[in-house]
Amino acid sequence: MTHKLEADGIELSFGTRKILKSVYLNCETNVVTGLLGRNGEGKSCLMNIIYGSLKADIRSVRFNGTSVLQAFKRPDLLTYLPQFNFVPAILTLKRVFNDFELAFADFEAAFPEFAGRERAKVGQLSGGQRRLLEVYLIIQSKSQFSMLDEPFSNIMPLHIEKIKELIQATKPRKGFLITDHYYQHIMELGDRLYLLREGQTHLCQSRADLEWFGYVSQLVQ
Ligand SMILES: Nc1ncnc2c1ncn2[C@@H]1O[C@H](COP(=O)(O)OP(=O)(O)OP(=O)(O)O)[C@@H](O)[C@H]1O
Repeated sequence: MTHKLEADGIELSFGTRKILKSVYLNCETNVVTGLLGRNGEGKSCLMNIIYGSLKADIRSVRFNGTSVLQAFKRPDLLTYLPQFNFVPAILTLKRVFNDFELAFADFEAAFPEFAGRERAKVGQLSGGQRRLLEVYLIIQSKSQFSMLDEPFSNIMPLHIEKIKELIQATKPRKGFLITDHYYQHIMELGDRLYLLREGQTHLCQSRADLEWFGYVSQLVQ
């Protein structure tokens, strides 16, 4: 069964500054939806609004047609990788995998550098390792949809490729909404691509569209 996550009519302002004017997004299971946009366009705010952790002036967020105001209370529907570290440093990896109902052995198999580190605390990992752990947890989490805010930041190239493989492998059972400034990875992964510009989402088909909107520079022939 295909599940749908729709956000529309979203408006957000901070004081007199209008950030989001009329945003529309459509995500589905078995689809990777990419969200691109310049710094400060409102991508993280949009994800927080969908998650229910940021109040918008106007919002409509629906899962299979039903409005959900506080998706953060529904990990069966939606999980969210924010830009900041969200797993407490004090927890052991064993505890974290238990909480997410995931097998540490699968993580070890995918990333052998974590082999035998089940009893280590999250705070003992390097910055990149900690980020990798969090990216993995959200990708593999048992939700219908996952939003990933900059999953490739602070991750080494070899692991970026692995993460992309994991997303592709998980895609048949969930929908992804991903934003990252490594737009080439987003274009490669994304089945559907939105550009957020001046408070509105624009469906883009190709790099030429991104050039037209001024998100990337034109390639010199
Ligand atoms: N609590 C707040 N109060 C006032 N302005 C805010 C607040 N939170 C975010 N903003 C502003 O809203 C705009 C959108 O921020 P947001 O973090 O969503 O951008 P972004 O597209 O995710 O940027 P980046 O690509 O740099 O992560 C920015 O101009 C930011 O300064």
